[in-house]
Amino acid sequence: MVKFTPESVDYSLYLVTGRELLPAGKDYYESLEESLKGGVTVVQVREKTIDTGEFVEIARRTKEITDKYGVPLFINDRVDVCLAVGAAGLHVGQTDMPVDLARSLLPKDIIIGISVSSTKEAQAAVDSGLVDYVGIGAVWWTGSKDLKGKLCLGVDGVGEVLDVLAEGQKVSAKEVKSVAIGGIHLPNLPQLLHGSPSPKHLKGLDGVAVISDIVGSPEPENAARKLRAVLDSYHRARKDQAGLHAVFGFNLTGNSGYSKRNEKELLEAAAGLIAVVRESTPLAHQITNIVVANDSANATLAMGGSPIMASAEQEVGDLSKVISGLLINFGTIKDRAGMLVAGKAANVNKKPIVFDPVAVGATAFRRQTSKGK
Ligand SMILES: Cc1ncc(COP(=O)(O)OP(=O)(O)O)c(N)n1
Ligand SMILES: Cc1ncsc1CCOP(=O)(O)O
Repeated sequence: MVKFTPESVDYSLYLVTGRELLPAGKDYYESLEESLKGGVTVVQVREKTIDTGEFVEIARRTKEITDKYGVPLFINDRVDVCLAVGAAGLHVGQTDMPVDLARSLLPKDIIIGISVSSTKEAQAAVDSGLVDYVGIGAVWWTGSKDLKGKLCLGVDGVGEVLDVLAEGQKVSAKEVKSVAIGGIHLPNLPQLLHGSPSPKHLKGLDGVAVISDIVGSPEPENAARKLRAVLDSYHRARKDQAGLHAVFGFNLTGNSGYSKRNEKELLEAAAGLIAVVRESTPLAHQITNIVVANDSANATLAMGGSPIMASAEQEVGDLSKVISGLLINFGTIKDRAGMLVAGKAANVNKKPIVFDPVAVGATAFRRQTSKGK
């Protein structure tokens, strides 16, 4: 049996169970095993209404399956169930058993996570020195938990919590890991991953926790695989990069920061991402040059995306709220005002931007426009 430590856990795709959300006729254990095949890396058993005996039995059978896949099992709220089944970790909320008490009752190698929904709660978690990871949320509205009127954090709120963790890391030997939770689905995952790195420290999430996106799917393996493709592409870019915000770039030696991938790996990664595009039909806003605009729109459609080629400064700010990402291509700078408004709005709305500064060194006008002036 694998022994998990806070450092060895891969938090990237954290599944929280929710038997009440299974599609009609879908068996819980079957769904769980399929989601593990799709690339889930942590499983938390969350049961809110059943008796202790049934909870223990479900957790025990769940652990048989997670053990088979070398994935750690966490238990929501219940120290007794965690002990009874020999789970790797416990997750508690702000109003559950206090972390110091849970720590005193559990073996010292048990991983403990706590939910945080504000910078204050995150600071308390860091200060306690007892917590291995935090569940940050809810990011967005969710039907899987009663949020009791609490406001959702949004992508910016997640970033502020990540800054608190980064500050804590400077003064403590213990790194508190992080997953975001609440309303996370394939179409909004890139926005969360790329938009949340903290404003001051550029600290990113270690993973995302989901219930309905996987449990509610008739094909949980497929659902998990698609989330995995986006997560892998994001984590790989961050790992390979010196500059954490950039997806494409060069390291200090001027060489590409990417480690080499063989043909098979590249094809698999590309196929995974194309499947994601087909599934999530991203709205790709493009202000591009007149030579390629028509081809780019058709290529976007052929890939399964949805192009919008709007460039009027009067509307691109509004559009920014609903798009999945923005391309600005400088080939023919006809729509300078629209480019500037769209670029700034995409930053405010935390939408990923691809900027193609064609021939930026050729004229003063291009250089100045590239600086947003
Ligand atoms: C990873 C993760 N993050 C947050 C939660 C929410 O936990 P809690 O605040 O205890 O609420 P309930 O799940 O008990 O309703 C979680 N379970 N997992
Ligand atoms: C348990 C929990 N805690 C904060 S939001 C949430 C529910 C997340 O479920 P979903 O992924 O279906 O939005």
